[in-house]
Formats: sequence, structure tokens, C-alpha cells
Amino acid sequence: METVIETRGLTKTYGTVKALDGLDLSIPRGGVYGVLGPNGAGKSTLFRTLLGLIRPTGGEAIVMGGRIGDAAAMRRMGSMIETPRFPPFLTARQVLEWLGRAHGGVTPTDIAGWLDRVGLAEAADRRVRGFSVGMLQRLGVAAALMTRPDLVILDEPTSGMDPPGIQEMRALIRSLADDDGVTVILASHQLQEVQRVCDRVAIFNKGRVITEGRVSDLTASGERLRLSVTPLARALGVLGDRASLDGDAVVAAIARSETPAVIRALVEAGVEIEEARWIGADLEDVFMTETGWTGVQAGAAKGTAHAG
Ligand SMILES: Nc1ncnc2c1ncn2[C@@H]1O[C@H](COP(=O)(O)OP(=O)(O)OP(=O)(O)O)[C@@H](O)[C@H]1O
Repeated sequence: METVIETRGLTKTYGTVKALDGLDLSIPRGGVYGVLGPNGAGKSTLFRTLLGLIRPTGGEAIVMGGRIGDAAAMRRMGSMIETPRFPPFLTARQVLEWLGRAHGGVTPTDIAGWLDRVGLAEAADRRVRGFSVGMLQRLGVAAALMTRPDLVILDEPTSGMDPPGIQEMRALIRSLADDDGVTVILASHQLQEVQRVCDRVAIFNKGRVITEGRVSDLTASGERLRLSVTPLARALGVLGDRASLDGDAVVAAIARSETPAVIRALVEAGVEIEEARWIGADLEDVFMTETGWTGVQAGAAKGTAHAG
């Protein structure tokens, strides 16, 4: 597997806090890779370390084939870490011209193209002083991409965006990976968005990766069979502790290969089956299970944007 990031035992401590705790991570080239985890899990510390903004306490990382800080490797990367700040008296176009001059090789046509692609064409000649957080995020993404990097790291690219903006950002991120061949690494607390846009994810907790894999595999492992049946009590009796109630349906945690036997057992017990369908676990379920989140925390996080 060709990788864009390889870390071995990567560690960053702040006093007694281990922000990264001996992290081993391989991120393959291509596609969209999600970095998830509760507040303080170490996501931003990882990004800052990979970008050479902070020095690790221990371990090593290879980024785009070079060591952290390697100039050639860094030129192949773009990033947006937190809501970017730009000189307020410049227009969006002037911001990109200014950053483009510093990097070199960025034409006015490139800039116009990126402003259009991030949805800022109409605001291109407005001063950024009046920009909303969502507009600054869009401009930050354009700045990260206009140098045509092979790898882009985006920390919370949709924070502060309204639902249409989030949808546009999702489409842009997918097209970067699918049409431009850019590897995108993104951190987000919006798990439904992550599930829609990412190919693979790593779930962090306390500076370590606790789960890593393809989104389709992670969610498939939690698949369950949802049955609309009468009488409910008899179905529950047949299925035993593999079943739970979901409203007026029974949800059975069984393997797909067991389906015919389970259906037969229910029918033989006189249970009438009105509907049977497989439901997948969503990434939120996986996240809550892996990080040990429950109850109030989970309810508070469900479907809400992250502000911190
Ligand atoms: N400059 C710093 N000084 C001291 N502690 C820090 C510093 N930066 C991060 N930390 C600590 O390191 C841990 C990891 O923080 P980090 O910001 O990487 O987490 P995160 O996963 O990005 O969180 P969030 O989702 O809130 O952005 C936290 O305990 C944090 O308090």
C-alpha cells in the first residue's frame, strides 16, 4: 500500500498530558481519510506535528516520503488548520494573489477558478473583514488547494457553515479526491458528514488510534436485522438475548448467514413477519461504542456541529 503518512510511536507530551501517545498510523494515498475523536483526543496535535508546526516529543513520521519539515514534501501539501485569518483589508482575490505570490506558480486564472470552486466567485472582490466564519473557511480551502498539492489536511472544514455550505464542501472534497487525485485528510465532529464523504477513518482517543478502517467495513460490522412482527413477545422469546425492541419492531443482532434459520424459527413459532430488513450501524454508533460515550454526552453530540 502506498502511503502519504506513516507514523511510528509518534508522541507529543504537554507536561503530564500525552496529546499523542505512541501513535502508529498509516494513511494510504488516494481518497478521503477521516480523523475522528472527542475533544482533546489529539487530532489537531497530529496535524500540527505533521505540518512541522510543533515538534514531537518522540517517535517519527514520514510525510509524502520525507521527514517532518522536509521542504520538498511540504511543497506537495496544503492545509487548513482551524478557521484561517487573513489581513482584513484585502479582498478574497487579493488574499489568494498574495499567498500565491509567496508560493509561486499560481496564475490569476487559477485563482478565479478556485474562488468559483469554493463558492466565493460573487464575493471575490469583497474585503474579508466582513466575511462570515463559513466564508473564511471556504477561502482557507481555496488557499490550501490553489498550489495544487497532492495531499491536503483540513481541520474542521465545515465548522461554522450552514447546511447548503456543508453539502457544497462535501461535494468539493469528494471531487478533489475523485477528479483531481488529491488525498484529503480531514478532521470533523460531524459524523454524518464524515460517513458520507470519507473512504476510511481513524477514531482517536487520548492520543491513540482505537479503531481504523474502511467506513463500509466499520459500519457493516454493526449490521442488524429489523423485523416488524406480531406477536412481539413471542418473537423476543424465540430470539432470546440477541434481540432488542426498537419501537414496535424487533432488532436482531445476527449474522446474515443465519437469516433463513431465524426466519424459519420465527414462522414455526407462529410469529407473523410483516417486514424484515437489514439496517447498518452508522458511524455515530461506532464512534460512541469505541470511545465509550453514552447517554447525555451522546445526546448532546448527535447531529450538532462542533464549536470547540
Ligand atoms: N499548547 C498546548 N499546551 C498544553 N496542552 C495542549 C496544547 N495543545 C494541546 N494540548 C492538550 O493536548 C490534548 C490534545 O489536544 P488536541 O487539540 O490535539 O485535541 P483535538 O482532538 O484536536 O481536540 P478538539 O476536537 O477539541 O479540537 C488535550 O488534552 C489538550 O488540552
